[in-house]
Amino acid sequence: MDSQSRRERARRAFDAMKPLGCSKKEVIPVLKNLLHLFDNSWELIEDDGYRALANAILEARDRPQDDGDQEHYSNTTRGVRLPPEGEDCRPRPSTSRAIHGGPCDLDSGTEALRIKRPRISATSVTAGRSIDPRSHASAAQALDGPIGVSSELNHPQIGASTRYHRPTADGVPSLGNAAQKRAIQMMDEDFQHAVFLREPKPEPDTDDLQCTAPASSCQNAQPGCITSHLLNASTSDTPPVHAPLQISGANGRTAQHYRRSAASTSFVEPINSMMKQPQSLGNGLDYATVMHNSGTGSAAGKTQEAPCLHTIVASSAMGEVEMSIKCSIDPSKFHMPDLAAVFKMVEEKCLRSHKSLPPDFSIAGLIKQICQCVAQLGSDHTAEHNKQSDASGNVGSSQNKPTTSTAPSLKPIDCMNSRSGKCKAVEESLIMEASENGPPNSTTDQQAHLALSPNGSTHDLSDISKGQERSSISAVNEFGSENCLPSFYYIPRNLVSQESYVNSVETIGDKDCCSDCFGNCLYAPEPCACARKTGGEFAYTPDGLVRTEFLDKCVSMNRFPEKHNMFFCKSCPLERIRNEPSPELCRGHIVRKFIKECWSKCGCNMECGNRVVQRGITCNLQVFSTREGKGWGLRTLDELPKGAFVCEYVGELLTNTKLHEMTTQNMHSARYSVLLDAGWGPDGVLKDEEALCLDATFCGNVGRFINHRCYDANLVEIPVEVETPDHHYYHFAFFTTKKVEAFEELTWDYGIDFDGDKHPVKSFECLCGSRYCRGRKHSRRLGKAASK
Ligand SMILES: C[S@@+](CC[C@H](N)C(=O)[O-])C[C@H]1O[C@@H](n2cnc3c(N)ncnc32)[C@H](O)[C@@H]1O
Repeated sequence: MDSQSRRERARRAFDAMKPLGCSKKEVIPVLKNLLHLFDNSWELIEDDGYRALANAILEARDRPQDDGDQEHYSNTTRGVRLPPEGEDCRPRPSTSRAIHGGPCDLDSGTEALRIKRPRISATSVTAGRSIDPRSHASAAQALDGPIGVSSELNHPQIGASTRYHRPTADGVPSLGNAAQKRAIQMMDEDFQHAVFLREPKPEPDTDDLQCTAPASSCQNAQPGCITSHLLNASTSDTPPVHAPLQISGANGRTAQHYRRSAASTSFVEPINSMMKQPQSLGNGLDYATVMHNSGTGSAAGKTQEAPCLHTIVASSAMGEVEMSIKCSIDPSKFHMPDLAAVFKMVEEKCLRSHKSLPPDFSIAGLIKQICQCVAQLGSDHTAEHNKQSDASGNVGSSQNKPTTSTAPSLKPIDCMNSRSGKCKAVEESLIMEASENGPPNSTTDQQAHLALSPNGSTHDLSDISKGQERSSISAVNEFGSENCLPSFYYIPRNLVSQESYVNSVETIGDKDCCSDCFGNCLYAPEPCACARKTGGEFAYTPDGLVRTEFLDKCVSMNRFPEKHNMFFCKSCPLERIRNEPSPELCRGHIVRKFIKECWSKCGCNMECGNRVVQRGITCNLQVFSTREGKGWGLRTLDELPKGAFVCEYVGELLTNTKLHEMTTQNMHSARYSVLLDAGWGPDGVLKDEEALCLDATFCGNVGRFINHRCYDANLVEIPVEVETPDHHYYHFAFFTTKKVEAFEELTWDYGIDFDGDKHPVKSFECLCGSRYCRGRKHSRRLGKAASK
């Protein structure tokens, strides 16, 4: 061989070692040594992507300075090693894992367990170079030493396929012919299931560290996935890394194999010099993020592959189990966000300030949230959206408003119409199969689909309550006008936080319950104590309907509040929260009629006719996309008589101060909140913690889908006392004001003052269609004013 081709081969060897963090200086002596050992046979060095060379380098790294002692030499279980000078040790067959034979492999199982760090297999440096297992089999056959293949020990850090060899009594593994054959066969199998390990040694001169992952190695690979890495501050060692590789099977097909890690089949590349300095997260975790390009530094077989962003977010104490985030997002539009910010966002999203979790909270959901937050925070696209976000926070589905940058997680995100091909934003990992697949007007075909809302919560469109209500509540995109259900968690009952002051069962005194009752109070000869609050007569009929007289009064109160008792606070909490130097006068609160239901301290049972709201939804309801552009709405699938209970408005119980705070911080639009002021009365000045509201922005039930209708709505809200006689908190229950036909939309009058700007619910252009519409007039007036 001429010197030029020798130089060329040496250069290729250097190149091949570069991605492993091996400098030329380090490679040269080992290469020389190997050439000497292999009688200048370059082929043996180059075989399997320089496997022998890689292992020899690592061996040299691991060997103590006073190396040469036979004991150390025999202790390692991994790779091909350089035997001491003069010792006859022919190159080992290259396999995906160490198959040791002869005097060079005197491994002991116990010593093998001491091995902590994964080792390189030469294939890990091949960068897409294929390895033909057949050549290794034949190489193995050429072995004259016995091949020790005995009990398999999987060290979690090393990977499932690292095999250790139990020596014979004299320390030398030995096998008969059959065992040798089996060993060779296993080597072949190894290539089918090979799992390769990387030595994650940072080396300053390898700053072009690149991802060897083939594009397809990233799940859902897309161009531009990037890899990052988290370090545990407590360990100075880089965590073990996992390498994918391409292997040509005997049939010549190329297969992707990865080291099986405890958590997943994903991989993390050695980060080396591209690793940023670990950043403290302030919680004992440090992390670093690294971008990987595709391909490797190997001269051979360089392929254009997708870079991956891969961040380990948590690991067990020993690092043997890790959880990581892999991002497959176009890097031109994405940067790995600061993990501290991600966690903060997730915490806010899941825990927020109320310290309460929805009943359907799950770790799986939390992890999903983390992924969603990474996508949101890391995406330029989202950032751009956030910047442009509507300060009013109105995210009406018809308006398609993006989230705000201050707390994007705290607002539901609408998606664009995927039918028109616009729906491709980062937050649109959502699937609205109903709108994609279902034919218009189909109600049943669209069911049984899952819709992933932008915050990661999934909606089962055949039952958005996920079985939490007595009857399932389907969602249909009948007119194709909406793409995804707003993101929220379905809760069938209100969430009461510590912050919101609510007296519970202990405060129910004897006078507030009917402990002497039995069975069904409605059939008792005398109305029980619970009926006292409704004038000595139960509000419900034996059929479970609200009595007409009672109902009509409630309707009238809503329609003509000025004709009824109004309460005017001396110091109105709604004005106080605005914190203005001279607060405005109270605008008045309707003194409403309450229904008092029997409850836990009562002697009656659940069949009692005075327990309606607490039994939950009993009619068949459906969420649907409205034709008029009001977004989603709610309708009944059954004909409902007048006075029938439909559902409650369920949400998180918040103080109005909190709601105001969130609204002014643009974390919230107050679009899904109702004021609980029915019990505000003359008992002194109401404290801030007693001025409550129900907020269904993040957690709610079907009630959040009920649209507004001016005056002649078919639902009326009635305050219902169940758990507490304290009327600061009550159930906001909807009853029909008249007979409602099947498939008719259910509406209630929000009581919105379309002319004012002080109503807690943000005004909108009313599309209710009522002949008495207040909002439509309002928009006309606005139009006139604008034209003037
Ligand atoms: C409690 S939500 C009702 C459900 C909502 N349509 C949705 O898609 O989630 C209240 C919001 O619905 C819309 N909305 C309700 N009634 C409306 C009406 N009559 N006209 C126009 N928009 C209406 C407004 O955007 C309002 O802020």
